[in-house]
Amino acid sequence: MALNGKTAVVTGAAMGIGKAIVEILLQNGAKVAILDMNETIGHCLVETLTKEHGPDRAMFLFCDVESEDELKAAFQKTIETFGGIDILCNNAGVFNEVTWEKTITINLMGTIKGTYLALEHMNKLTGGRGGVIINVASMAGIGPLSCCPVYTATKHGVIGFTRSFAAASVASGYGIRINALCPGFVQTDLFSAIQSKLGQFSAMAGATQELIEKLGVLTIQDFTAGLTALLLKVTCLTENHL
Ligand SMILES: NC(=O)C1=CN([C@@H]2O[C@H](COP(=O)(O)OP(=O)(O)OC[C@H]3O[C@@H](n4cnc5c(N)ncnc54)[C@H](O)[C@@H]3O)[C@@H](O)[C@H]2O)C=CC1
Ligand SMILES: CCCCCC(=O)/C=C/C=C\C/C=C\C/C=C\CCCC(=O)O
Repeated sequence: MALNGKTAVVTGAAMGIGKAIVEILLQNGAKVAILDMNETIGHCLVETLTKEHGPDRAMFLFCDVESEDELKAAFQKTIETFGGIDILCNNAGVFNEVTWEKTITINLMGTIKGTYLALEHMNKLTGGRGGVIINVASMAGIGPLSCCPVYTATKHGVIGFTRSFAAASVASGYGIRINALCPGFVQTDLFSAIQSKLGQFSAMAGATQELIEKLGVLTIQDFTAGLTALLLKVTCLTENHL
């Protein structure tokens, strides 16, 4: 299988898009560390995945991406258990225009913290073996959304950070491939709660609903089907292409 022998870390991976990414990675041979704050769902997911894929393929690690110490500890545990980290997916994210500072800390700063920790481990210039980073942004990182200026800013930030880090990686020779993923609407818990988290922009609820109807909403199954080939293309490149 394409990802045999590779180890992946996925943040915010107990459910939704993160869980879908975990399943694709496992189906293609990788070992996966599932980082999330929801311990109950995380442990339950590992139990199910172990039945499907066999023992020692997936482990749950409690980690709030707002905490650099928890991220560091989770990376360290993954390295001790699986022997290294080849793939990092910074997926953890929230949609909340009320507690907007937290939206920035999780969506943007969590992605930056994860990327910098992966750099410490993967950087070929400092003895690492290279690797792949995938940052989950959004279509909201490409254009303006009147209902959620802060969420939109975080996703623009993730794209800008990813593009700049990619340029730094190429220029310096880190041996790290980094990409941003920009999904449209996907039927997850985050999607279901959008209208209740608009805060001072709740007057935009109607326009938001119109946009959702115009663009449509992918089921998680359709999203997974569409993502599989793309994810393999990004994660399977040989080191010559990095
Ligand atoms: N669902 C959608 O329509 C879209 C979602 N996205 C992005 O995809 C990513 C995943 O979103 P969904 O799966 O929809 O969300 P979700 O709410 O269904 O799942 C998010 C997961 O992240 C975890 N999480 C939240 N805060 C965390 C933190 N501080 N540290 C660690 N884990 C944390 C949650 O416990 C949960 O398991 C987010 O970055 C989101 O912005 C992008 C485009 C569209
Ligand atoms: C409304 C809250 C969204 C939360 C979940 C999420 O991230 C979903 C985003 C889906 C779509 C965003 C839609 C439009 C963004 C604006 C412009 C995109 C322009 C694309 C282009 O090709 O020009």
